[in-house]
Amino acid sequence: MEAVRASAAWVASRSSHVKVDMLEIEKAVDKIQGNVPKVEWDFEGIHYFDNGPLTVQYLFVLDALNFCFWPDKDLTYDNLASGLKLALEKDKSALDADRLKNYTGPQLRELLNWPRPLPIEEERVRLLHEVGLELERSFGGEAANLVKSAGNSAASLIELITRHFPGFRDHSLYKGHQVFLYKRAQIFVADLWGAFKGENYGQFDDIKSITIFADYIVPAVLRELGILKYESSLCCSIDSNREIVPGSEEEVEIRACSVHAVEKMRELINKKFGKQLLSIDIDLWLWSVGVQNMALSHHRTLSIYY
Ligand SMILES: Nc1nc2c(c(CN[C@H]3C=C[C@H](O)[C@@H]3O)cn2[C@@H]2O[C@H](COP(=O)(O)O)[C@@H](O)[C@H]2O)c(=O)[nH]1
Repeated sequence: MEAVRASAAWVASRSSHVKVDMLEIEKAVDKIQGNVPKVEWDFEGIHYFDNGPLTVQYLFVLDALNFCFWPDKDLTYDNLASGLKLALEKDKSALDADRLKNYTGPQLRELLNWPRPLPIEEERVRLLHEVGLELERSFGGEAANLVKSAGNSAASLIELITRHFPGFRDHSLYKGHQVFLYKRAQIFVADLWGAFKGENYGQFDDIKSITIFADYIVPAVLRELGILKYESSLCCSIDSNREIVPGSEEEVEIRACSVHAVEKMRELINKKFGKQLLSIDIDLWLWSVGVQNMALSHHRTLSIYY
C-alpha cells in the first residue's frame, strides 16, 4: 500500500503535535535483538473458521464493523468477533447479503447478543446495508468472489474494496494533502492471510505491501514505549479521556505517525538483523500487548474507520 506508506511519511515529516523518536525505535529494536515475539492470528480463539467461503464472508462483515468500541466501556473487539461467530454457528445464513441489507439496529444487537445500543449504531447498520447491497450487485452476494477478483494481490483487493465500498475509504485531509490509512481494508487482508495461513483465500503475493492498522491501541503502545512523543496539551487530552476531533491535525498525526514509526522499525530490524519481517507481524505483537494492558490510555475519536 504505497499510498498509505507515502502519505504517512508525509504527515510524519510535517507533524507538530506528535513526533516519532528514532532513537527510541533503535533502543526498542536492540532490546528485542530484532526478535519480534510471534503472536498467532486468533491467539484469543474467538473467530469463526471453516476453511471456506463462509469464513471470508464472516471476516468481511467483521471488518466492516471493526471500529470504535470504546464508547461502551464493556464492549471490545472480542465481543464483536465472538458474537458474529456464535450467530453464524447458530444460523449459517445470518451473514448472507440479502440479510445484511435488511438488519435494523435492534436486530444487529440481537445478532451480537449485546444488551444495549452499540456505539454509533446507525452507522454500523448503514455499513452492513452497504456491504450487503454491493456484494449482491457486483459479487454474486459473496465476499469470497470479491477476494477471488483480486487475483492474490493485497493491493488489488484493497483497491477493489475501497472502490466498491465507500465505508472502507479511510482517508483524511491534512495540511491540504490527502492522507490514506485504509485501516479496515488492510486488516481484512491481514485477517484472510492469518486465518487461511497464506493459502487459498489468504494467498497474497504482495503481503509485504501492507502497513500496520492505524487504530487506537497500537498508538498507545508506541507512546508507552517512548517511540511516539505527544505535545503536552495532547497528552492532557488523552490522559483525561477528552475526545479528539476526527480529521483534526492531532488525530491524523497520531495515526499516520504510528504507521510511519512501525515502517521505520521494520526497516531497521530487517537491515540490522537480516530479516524479512512484515509490518503485520509487528502490528499483531503491539496490538496484543496493548489489549492486555488495561491501564493504557488511548486516544478517543468517534470514527467509523477504526
Ligand atoms: N492494529 C490493530 N488493531 C486491531 C486489531 C484487531 C483485531 N485483530 C485480530 C486479528 C488477529 C488477532 O487474533 C486479532 O483478534 C482489532 N483492532 C482494533 O483495536 C481496537 C479495539 O480495541 P478494544 O476496544 O480494546 O477491543 C479497534 O480500533 C479495533 O479496530 C489488530 O489486529 N491490529
